[in-house]
Amino acid sequence: MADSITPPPHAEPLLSLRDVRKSYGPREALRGVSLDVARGEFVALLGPNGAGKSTLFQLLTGLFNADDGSLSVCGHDIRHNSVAALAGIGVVFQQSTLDLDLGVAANLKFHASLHGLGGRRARERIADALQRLGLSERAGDPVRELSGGNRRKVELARALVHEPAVLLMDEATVGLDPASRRQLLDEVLALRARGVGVLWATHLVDEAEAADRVIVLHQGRILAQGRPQNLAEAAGTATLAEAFLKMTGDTVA
Ligand SMILES: Nc1ncnc2c1ncn2[C@@H]1O[C@H](COP(=O)(O)OP(=O)(O)OP(=O)(O)O)[C@@H](O)[C@H]1O
Repeated sequence: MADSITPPPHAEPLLSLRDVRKSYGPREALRGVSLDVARGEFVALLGPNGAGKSTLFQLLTGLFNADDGSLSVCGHDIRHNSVAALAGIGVVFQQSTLDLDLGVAANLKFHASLHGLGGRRARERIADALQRLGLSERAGDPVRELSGGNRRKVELARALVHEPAVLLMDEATVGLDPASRRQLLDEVLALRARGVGVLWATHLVDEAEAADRVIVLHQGRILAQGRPQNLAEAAGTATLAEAFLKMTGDTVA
C-alpha cells in the first residue's frame, strides 16, 4: 500500500549561519560557527562569559561584518541584502535601549516608524503587542515609572511590533528577579505558536532547559547541540547543568 502520509514541505531555516568567524585583533571571538533556527523553534545559545554570544548578535544585527562565513535571515544575506534581512529580525539587547522619559506606546511608535510603519496600522500593532503582554494600562506612562520586569516586556513588545520572523534575545533576563525572569521566558516560549523562531542567548542553564534545542557555545566554538535531555545523555550526566559544566568548566578561558 502506498504511504498516504505526505512529507512536510522543505522548510528553509529562518536564520542560517555558516562557518562564521570574527576576531578582535588577535582574539578570535567566533571560530567557525554554523547554526540554524527554524520557524516556530526556540533555540537556546548557552555559553559562559566570553563565549561569543554578544559578538554573534552584533553580527546578526548588522553592527559589524563577519570576517568570514555567511549569515542570512529568511534567505536574505545580511551583508548583501541587509535591509530585507534586518526587517526579519526583532531584537532585545542585554542593555536596555528604551527612552526612559518617553511613554511606553511612544517608544513602540518610534520603533514602528523606523520600520516604515505609521498611522492606524502602527497604532493597531502597538495596541496588540501591549495587550498580549498585559501592558495596555501602562501605554501612556513614562518607561521610567515601570518595574524592571515590565521594562523588559516593553522591549519585547517593541521587538515584535514589525512582526519579525526571528526574535533575538541577548541575555534578556539579566537583572530580573526569578518570577519576572520566568514570565519573560514564558512570553517568548509562547511565540512559537505564532511561528516565530527564537534565538535566546543565556549563560543560565535553567533557561536553556525550556528550549527545543540547545547550542553550547564556548570560546567561539559550538561544542554540542541537541535537545536538553539528549545533551545530558550524550555527556553521560543526569542534568543539562552537569553536562554544561563538564563541557565548559575544566577548560581554561
Ligand atoms: N570590542 C571588543 N574588543 C576586543 N575583544 C572583544 C570585544 N568584544 C568582545 N571581545 C572578546 O571577544 C570574546 C567574546 O566576547 P562576547 O562579548 O561576544 O562573549 P559573550 O558570550 O557575549 O560574553 P558575556 O556574556 O560576558 O557578554 C571575549 O574574549 C571578549 O573578551
